[in-house]
Amino acid sequence: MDSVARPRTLYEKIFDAHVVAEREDGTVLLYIDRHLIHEVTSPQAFEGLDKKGRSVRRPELTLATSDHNVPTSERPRGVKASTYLTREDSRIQVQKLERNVKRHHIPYFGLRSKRQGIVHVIGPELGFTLPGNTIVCGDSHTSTHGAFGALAHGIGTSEVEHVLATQTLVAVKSRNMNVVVRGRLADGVTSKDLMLYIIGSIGTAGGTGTVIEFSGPVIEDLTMESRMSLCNMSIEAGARAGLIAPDEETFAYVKRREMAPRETWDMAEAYWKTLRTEAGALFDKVVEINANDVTPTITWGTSPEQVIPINGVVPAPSDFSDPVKKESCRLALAYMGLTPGMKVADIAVDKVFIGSCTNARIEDFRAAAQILRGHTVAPNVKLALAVPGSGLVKRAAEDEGIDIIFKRAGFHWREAGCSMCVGLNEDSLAPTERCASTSNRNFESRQGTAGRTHLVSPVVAAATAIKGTLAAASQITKLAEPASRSQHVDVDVDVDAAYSSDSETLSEDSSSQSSLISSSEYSGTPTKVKRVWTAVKKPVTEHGDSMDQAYPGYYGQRAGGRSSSVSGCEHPKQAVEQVAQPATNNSRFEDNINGSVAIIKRANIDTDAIFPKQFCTTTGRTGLGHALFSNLRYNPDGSPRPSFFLNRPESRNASILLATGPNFGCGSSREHAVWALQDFGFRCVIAPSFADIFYNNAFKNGLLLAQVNADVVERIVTESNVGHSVKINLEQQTLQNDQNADIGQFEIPERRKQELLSGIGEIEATLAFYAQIKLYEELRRQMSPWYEEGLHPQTNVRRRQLVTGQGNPLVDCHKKETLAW
Ligand SMILES: CC(C)[C@H](C(=O)O)[C@@H](O)C(=O)O
Ligand code: SF4
Repeated sequence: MDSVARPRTLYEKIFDAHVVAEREDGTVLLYIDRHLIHEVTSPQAFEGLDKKGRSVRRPELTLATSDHNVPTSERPRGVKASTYLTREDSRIQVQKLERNVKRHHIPYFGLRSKRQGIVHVIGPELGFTLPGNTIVCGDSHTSTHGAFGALAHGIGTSEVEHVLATQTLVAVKSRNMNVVVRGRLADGVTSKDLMLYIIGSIGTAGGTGTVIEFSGPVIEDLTMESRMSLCNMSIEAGARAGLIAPDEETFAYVKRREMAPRETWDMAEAYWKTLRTEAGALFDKVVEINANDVTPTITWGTSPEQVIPINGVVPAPSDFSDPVKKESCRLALAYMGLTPGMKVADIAVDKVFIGSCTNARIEDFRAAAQILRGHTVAPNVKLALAVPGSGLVKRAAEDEGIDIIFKRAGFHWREAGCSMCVGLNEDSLAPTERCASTSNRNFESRQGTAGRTHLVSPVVAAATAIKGTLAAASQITKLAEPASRSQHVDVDVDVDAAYSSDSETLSEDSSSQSSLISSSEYSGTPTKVKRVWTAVKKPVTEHGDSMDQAYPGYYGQRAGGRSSSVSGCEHPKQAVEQVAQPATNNSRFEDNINGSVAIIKRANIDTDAIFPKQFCTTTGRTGLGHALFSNLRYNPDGSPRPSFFLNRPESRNASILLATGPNFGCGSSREHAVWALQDFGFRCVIAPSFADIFYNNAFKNGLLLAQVNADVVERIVTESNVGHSVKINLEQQTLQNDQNADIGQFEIPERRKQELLSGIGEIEATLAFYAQIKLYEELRRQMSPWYEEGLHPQTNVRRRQLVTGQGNPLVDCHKKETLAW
């Protein structure tokens, strides 16, 4: 087969090794090794399972934690969600998760667990994340785990349900992108600065439809934690996943982790060493970055691509030639309360936040502590908040005395959680408050309604807290000697201690690869990125679906009784008879659409804008139309803003939404955005391009996304202006006005079209592959036993007896840590 014979990229290798069933059209059933869940995106998935009377197929392959909603205030011993979470909707969401994991026997690190924390911090630190894994989570920053050479990406709630029920996902191969970083990062320039610089260079849609492999000498030199910060923000570059080939650094990090394989370690490591892009493998897109050009970098606007060096000045709309970027600049300046030409160094902040799945690991706190030591937070900074990414990070920092440095400086030192990254708990910005934040999203109202966010590295956050204005570490006099590496206590737990008792003993590890930040001068201005474009292998849509072939539909063929095969080059190939059962046809899209168009003239419309975060605490999926664009649609007093497009009379009965700018639906994976659009009455969204996860979520719910070029956008605007409605013919992929005059064509992958037209229930269809999934699991257990060594009940029993005489932390977490529900 072609995909086996030619040299392959790292992404292709991992993808191929997880194919349970493959169709000629390229759609596959992909096996999922690891599934992470949290309270926000799982309730509707469990409800879906319950409605159908389904169980969780492999509970031990899922790991749950509560992170988004949880308060970060002190947690008393024996803390209970019922009293600790004072906000009712947040409490209900966490309690639902607690009930669901208990009913389905899913390992859960809840409020009482020392291992509780942000889902993307705890997965790697526990060794749940392994190289070569496929990892998914109902959360867009699942890309973080790609730092280990795992294929990790965010999914929507419908897919969470699919994974719970089947341990697989329906997938098509994405395109391959390579970001090669050469040169050298200057002292004080972190992987966060590098990633902001990359996003500024390629744009927030630069990676759409691709999986980015980061490579080159600079990447190889990064510690695992820095690699995680980098891969974390792949989603902000538009890519669903980021990847770094595993190496000695990776193995050293993984080996010490609680759930990492032990008995099968050597086999595992030998296999992981093969996980590299082969010489001659083709990338669809290659971008070269010179690390020498990267200085401490911050965002000035409301999109992660609106970046500027810390020693720069705020841009003006006239600095951009692209009209979309010009307009985005105008809107962002108004929102951020900035004027063109203003020096970054003159921008005063009200709050500083060091936390989030991007930068709340031990190295981040060490780096910030190096700057903070001996200093105090500037008087104009109303709140400086330090929120460790996990209980283990917090504990390790406290053992090193880092908390003391933070507290002495005037920071609040908190319990683990997402906190002010998204402000779903009590930690948020008041309207117009400005924050230097180590998080990953500077969208409007992300950290609090009308709050203003500047994304920064932990080093810049610390320097800013001291100065009171956005500042580089070089502007702060360093008052203390850096701590020596041997002083550092790593976050990994001594396995014997962890298994044998409730002891919280942390093991010392002198090989810890912490990066100590020096306060030397940073300078330099980013120059243009050199782009090298290689041949595109085959025409694909932005979302990786093949556009060039008749695409009869994966399940359409399957229901017709055609056989398929188990494939994946690291696994024995074996033809397997299809278990042919008719899929339930719960048709979702019977007619073509004929309706009026509501028009929003913006680019990069993120799902935080479509469905603001404060509504994410819902556990339902219906009746959400009221939340649609609510931050833009209503004034703070609840009255409608007449100028907002949804409040105009012509939008009232619109069933079609046109976004004139590209990258609609970027950001968070919240499927709520789709549910809200549908509840409002939209049946189709038309835009020049869509973000990947949103694209998937929409089709799972029967919302048509029509991709059109700029001319068609123009024509729809003209037709709407003269009062015409638009007719959409899905079969023909055409748009007409109500006089039957052609407006143009739209793009949709054949597979998506068939999905809409047939309305086949995906989980039913996948469950018909039961035998193949089972066979795949058996083969995998034989060929790659390390993936389940720390998880498989039998191995756990053995390890329990051999090592400690106690239970597996995952199995026991219900007993030890969350029993008091
Ligand atoms: C709640 C969740 C769906 C969301 C995500 O997908 O990213 C959140 O983590 C965020 O950062 O906005
Ligand atoms: S981006 Fe923020 S809200 Fe989302 S998972 Fe990370 S820390 Fe949590």
